[in-house]
Amino acid sequence: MIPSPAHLDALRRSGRPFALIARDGATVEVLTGAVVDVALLADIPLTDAVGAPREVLALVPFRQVIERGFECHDDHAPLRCLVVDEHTHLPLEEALGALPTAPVPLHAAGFDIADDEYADIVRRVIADEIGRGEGANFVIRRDFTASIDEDPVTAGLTWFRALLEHERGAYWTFLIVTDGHVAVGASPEAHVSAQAGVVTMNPISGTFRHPAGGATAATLTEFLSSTKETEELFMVVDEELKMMSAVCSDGGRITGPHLKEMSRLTHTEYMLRGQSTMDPRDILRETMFAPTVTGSPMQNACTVIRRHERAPRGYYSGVAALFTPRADGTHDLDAPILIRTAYLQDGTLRVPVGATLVRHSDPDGEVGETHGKAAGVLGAIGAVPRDAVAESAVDLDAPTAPARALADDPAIAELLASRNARLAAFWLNPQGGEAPASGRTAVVVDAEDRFTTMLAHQLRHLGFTVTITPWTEVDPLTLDDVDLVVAGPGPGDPRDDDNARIAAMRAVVHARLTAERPLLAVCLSHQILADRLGIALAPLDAPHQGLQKTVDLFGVPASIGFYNTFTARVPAGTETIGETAVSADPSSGDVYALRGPGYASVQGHLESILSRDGLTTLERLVTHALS
Ligand SMILES: C=C(O[C@@H]1C=C(C(=O)O)C=C[C@H]1O)C(=O)O
Ligand SMILES: NC(=O)CC[C@H](N)C(=O)O
Repeated sequence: MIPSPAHLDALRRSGRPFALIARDGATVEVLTGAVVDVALLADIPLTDAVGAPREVLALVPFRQVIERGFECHDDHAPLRCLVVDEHTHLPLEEALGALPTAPVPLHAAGFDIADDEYADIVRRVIADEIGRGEGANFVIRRDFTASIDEDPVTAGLTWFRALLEHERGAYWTFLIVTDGHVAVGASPEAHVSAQAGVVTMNPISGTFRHPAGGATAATLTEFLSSTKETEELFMVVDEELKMMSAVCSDGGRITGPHLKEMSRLTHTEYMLRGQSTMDPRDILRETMFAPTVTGSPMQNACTVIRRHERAPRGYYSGVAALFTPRADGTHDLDAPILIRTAYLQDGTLRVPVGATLVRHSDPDGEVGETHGKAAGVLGAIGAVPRDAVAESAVDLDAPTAPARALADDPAIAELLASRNARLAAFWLNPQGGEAPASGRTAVVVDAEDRFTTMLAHQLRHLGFTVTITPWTEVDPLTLDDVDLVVAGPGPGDPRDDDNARIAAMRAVVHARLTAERPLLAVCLSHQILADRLGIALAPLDAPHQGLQKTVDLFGVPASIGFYNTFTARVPAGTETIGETAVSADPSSGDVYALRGPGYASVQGHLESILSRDGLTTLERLVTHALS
């Protein structure tokens, strides 16, 4: 059937589930079908009863992280699948003409968590989580809520139209109507896509709130020069590269950075691309969910979210996942993150919004950021005024790209591009090259920081055959035959005697030293090794979570990325302890690396994009441990 504006009206009255998606700038896709709720990602019904592939649009709730064994406030929000029986395209202009415009009145509207309470949460997350080594960045949300009397589908159609008209830069503008539940939003961020075996992720972080009247080159330049905003983006790229390294045989390559210019905000972003033969449902599972909406390390971020958020997330920070059959029977995947989205159920409207909290977050700045992010949706639903001056500067009726892209300004482009000079070439360029350690085996023990996938990728590049083993499954006694054991990084206080994970990592380090077999210990495990060698552990004055630093490692300067709150510390000037060579900061005595018979350790993350000298340093330390 050729859809028409009347088709939209018929859909509204039919009571059938449907979805509208605007993602190509020219059309609105209209999807209809039947809804099935399933338990697991693997249950998403990509084939029919006789095995024929079909198209499915799934709403994946945040609670789905339970599948990965991660924690959450569980609201049992369904993993809801629209099994598509009809998928048509309507020209954008026609859709705009057919969609309702009458404002939908809101009652009792406001944030569930007041501004000062949110600022307090920010302070607590910085002090109690980042300040205690739980991780580098965390996203805590608050919800704008209201009640409405309008028919929910009419409200959804009205807001979808308003978002099409007033928001810009969205990856998907969409409306999904299923059995009494309406989701309508303009998400800037593609979580993950898989097309013909090419996997793409799109970490977006760093948020510039436009001043009244819109962004200018001068104000944008100031934002782009901010260390906090730059590091915030680097940290989420690191976390998404962990995911890419888990699903892609080639680990993933970075391109960018680019600007994402929206109506009221400008974000910064990178694109990550790699090759994968995995089922798209498995890709989705391994990447649940983006650090830009949870934090890093991601597993512990779920625990931190559970500690600081009071209510379940529903679909916020989950994804809308469209699985489209290919001619060969496999499926492509396109999955925007469910942010900048309004949910309507039982007359209650909810617009959740969060901000990435890092070690130098300003609590009031983060409050402002949540308002700025919510404003795109809130402006569309009429809860806050739109910025008329900024809107009039852009021809919003033009179906093509916005007229005024600041990214085209040569000085801005130069400033953005210059960021890559700080990053490791290994993740920016194709990773060809020799494999000096060919034929050897390595086991990387994961202590709940998936930096282990990037370490494994680098070790494979050096010629190792690598297995990653979670701390819960490692039996230190079976490791003797392995050529190299890498004890990995992880959240928490290395001095914590009550933590089963830290106890397990101590056992790995102990077993390897006792057996006199090659060991490389990274970050948390480096601290554990230092402790075992009698070196004191202490918190840093200010956490180094997401910090790039050039340090002297046994006489060679190395630019390395750090994600630590604690440190091993020796009296300044100490160069050896027993048979262990110590590489420490000349003034603070903070230990950057250790080398002894059959072992080496490092406080920084050689696998991080922040480690410009990561791969060469890894090779040096591994060579030492094996010698
Ligand atoms: C968390 C949200 O947005 C994310 C967080 C960003 C940031 O902190 O800079 C930027 C874009 C999104 O990845 C949200 O909109 O709720
Ligand atoms: N990345 C890590 O392994 C960090 C180790 C430890 N949790 C710290 O913050 O110091």
